[in-house]
Amino acid sequence: MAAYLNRGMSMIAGNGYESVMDSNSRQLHNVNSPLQIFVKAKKNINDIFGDISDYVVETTNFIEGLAADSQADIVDKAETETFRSFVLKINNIREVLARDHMKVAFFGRTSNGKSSVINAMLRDRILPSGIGHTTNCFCQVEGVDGHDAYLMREGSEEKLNVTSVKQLANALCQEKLSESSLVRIFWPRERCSLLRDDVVFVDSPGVDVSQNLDDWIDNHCLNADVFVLVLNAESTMTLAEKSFFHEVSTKISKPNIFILNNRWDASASEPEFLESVKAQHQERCIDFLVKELKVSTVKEAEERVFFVSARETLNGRLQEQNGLPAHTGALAEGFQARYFEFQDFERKFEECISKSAVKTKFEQHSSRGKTISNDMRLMLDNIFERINDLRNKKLEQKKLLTDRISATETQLMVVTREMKMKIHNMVEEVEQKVSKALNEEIWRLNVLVDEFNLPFHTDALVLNVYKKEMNGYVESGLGSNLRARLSTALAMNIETAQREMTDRMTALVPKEKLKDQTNQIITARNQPFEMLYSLNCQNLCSDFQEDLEFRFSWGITALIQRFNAKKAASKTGKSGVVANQYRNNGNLNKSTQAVTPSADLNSPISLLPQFNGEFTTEEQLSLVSRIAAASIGSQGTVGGLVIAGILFKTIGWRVLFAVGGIYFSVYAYERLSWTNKAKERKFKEQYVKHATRKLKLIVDLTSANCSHQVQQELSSTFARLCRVVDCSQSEMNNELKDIEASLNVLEANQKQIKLLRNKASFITNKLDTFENNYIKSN
Ligand SMILES: Nc1nc2c(ncn2[C@@H]2O[C@H](COP(=O)(O)OP(=O)(O)OP(=O)(O)O)[C@@H](O)[C@H]2O)c(=O)[nH]1
Repeated sequence: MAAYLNRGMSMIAGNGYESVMDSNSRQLHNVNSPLQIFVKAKKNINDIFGDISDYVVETTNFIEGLAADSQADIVDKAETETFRSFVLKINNIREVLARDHMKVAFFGRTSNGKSSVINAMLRDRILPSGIGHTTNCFCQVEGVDGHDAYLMREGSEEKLNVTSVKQLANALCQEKLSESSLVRIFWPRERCSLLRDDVVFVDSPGVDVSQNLDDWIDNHCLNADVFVLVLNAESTMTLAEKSFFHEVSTKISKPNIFILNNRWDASASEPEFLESVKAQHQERCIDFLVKELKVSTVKEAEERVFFVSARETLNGRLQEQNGLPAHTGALAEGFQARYFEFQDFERKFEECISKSAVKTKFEQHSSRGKTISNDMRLMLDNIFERINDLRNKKLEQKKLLTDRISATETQLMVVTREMKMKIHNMVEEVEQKVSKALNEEIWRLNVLVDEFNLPFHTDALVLNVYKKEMNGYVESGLGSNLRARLSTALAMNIETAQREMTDRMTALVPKEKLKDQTNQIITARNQPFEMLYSLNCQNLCSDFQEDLEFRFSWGITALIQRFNAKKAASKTGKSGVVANQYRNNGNLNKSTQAVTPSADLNSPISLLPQFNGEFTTEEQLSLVSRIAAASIGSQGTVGGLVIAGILFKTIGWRVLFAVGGIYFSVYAYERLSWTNKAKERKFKEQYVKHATRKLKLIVDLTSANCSHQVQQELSSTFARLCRVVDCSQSEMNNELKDIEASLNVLEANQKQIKLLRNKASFITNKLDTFENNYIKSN
């Protein structure tokens, strides 16, 4: 108590009026005001929540992007909704933040001077004050940008013009508002530093005139940072005032309550009781705060009880605004002390309300901001882990696929090499088999020709038809014989080779991709493979010329022919060279295209012995031959006589006649045996000889042609299989590209999540710093 009394006196003795003026200056310029703690804290937390808002929107957009990526399936709907709810929550906090201010509510009995205290603090007659029950509803004074003041009634957006305190008072009186209702008075911030610093003042009707104290507390007190109990220093604290604050302290934990013993100027008229009355009020007030309400310690309570005169303070301040000293005019004794005590109250009030509002309002926001930031970081952690799992799976898939592609390439090379070798071997084998079979068939050609039984006649026209039929018969006969000998085994070999080829190649294709393609690959043709033997006897034997003239086998011409036949045999070497040339040409062409033998045999090489000039070499001829030749050359007459004469002389006429008789008999026999049947036999014999010779020429060509067909068949099957493997490889490569693209996206997402997590940590740190600077330091 003594300390309190000394406080006021020492302040007055120390700085006096100068201190008052300094304080005014501080108020006007708002420099170093304790309210700046709230102002700075509000700006700081607003900036932080601006960052949080950007962060939450960025994160939510990112999460929505992830959710939209249907293939990844990383984020579910509920998570997206949660992120969206964060955006709403932050927006709500920002809205509340924008409305956050320091709120002080004034309570007390009617006419204690509540309105006067507010006016004194605001340095203007904003609120109506007067004798009796003036304030009939709650009046909230708050700052507004701009130059114009206005008021708004509760539940209405209509701005009512307020040009003066009198008009305002009149307006309130005329409206006859309910005592719990609120009238908001918007006063230009530029006209009052407290309003500029976001302090909102709430005036109330007298606590003694209302029964709705609970409603008051619920509607107007719960968000108040400071309560000011305005007492009339001329009387003691009433039960109504005490009851109200008892109610307040049950609903609000440790409310900040200041007690102003107003109208202290009235005590100046009785100076002898001044100190004792003041001490009595002081004690009662401290007891009320400490013992009854239990909202502060004694030390704190001593700093919360003041003895002031609102009316004097307001008048003094208005004088100052007019350029006059505050004490101008008729003032009661002790004005300076009361004026200073009012300022002291204001300073302590500002410190209290600033710290309290920062704590009660921003601590909650900061805590919610940190919770949201932490929740988001946890959710991002979960999503990061899910992406990591997915990424590991994709990496595993990539590795398997890469290994598979590489193994397939290696295997394909091996299988291709082996299959080429197999096709080569098979082609050679087929060539040998066909060659062997065809040679055997040619060797047995006479059997085939003998079985041809079309009626034979030497008539040129009939013979021509006979030859054509014979050619056709031989061609189809040889063909069917070859087919019977080779086709079944060949078809089986080819199918086996194709099956093996397919098995080897399809092993390189993943089973799931293979489906039912295997059979389609092999059965590209509807019919099983069948070899075509292009013998074309029609063309091959088109140059066949039969010789059906009767020739006595012991006649001179026949003997000469027999002799020349031997010679012709020695000439086959020459014709063989030609044939070999033909064969070689055929071999050269076989790998590119099947060659039709008839095309090259239209001008067959004549292998028949040449009579003209071949036997004219004299040392090769015997004497008889020379004579016979001479006899042929002279139409047989002279030659015959010469030979007869020589023989007559040499062996005698009897022997000669006997031999002649036998010779003639043989001649007669042969002549008589030269029937149509004999001619047919002779024809067939000549045909077999001719066809054998011609067919032998095309053995290599035909076998090459057949092997080529086999090569074509197997190569095309292999090519089809290669295409299947190629398709599978290209599918696998595409799959690999897809996986790599997914991995890139996942890695980019992880990178972004890391960034967002860091941002969340950064925001949490900012809020921690904010709490350290503004909340924990209080
Ligand atoms: N002498 C003196 N009179 C004062 C002081 N403060 C206020 N008054 C007067 O007391 C009367 C009531 O003041 P108000 O400010 O209207 O009191 P109030 O508590 O707001 O009253 P209601 O609005 O009716 O609840 C007015 O006539 C003021 O001039 C003061 O410090 N000293």
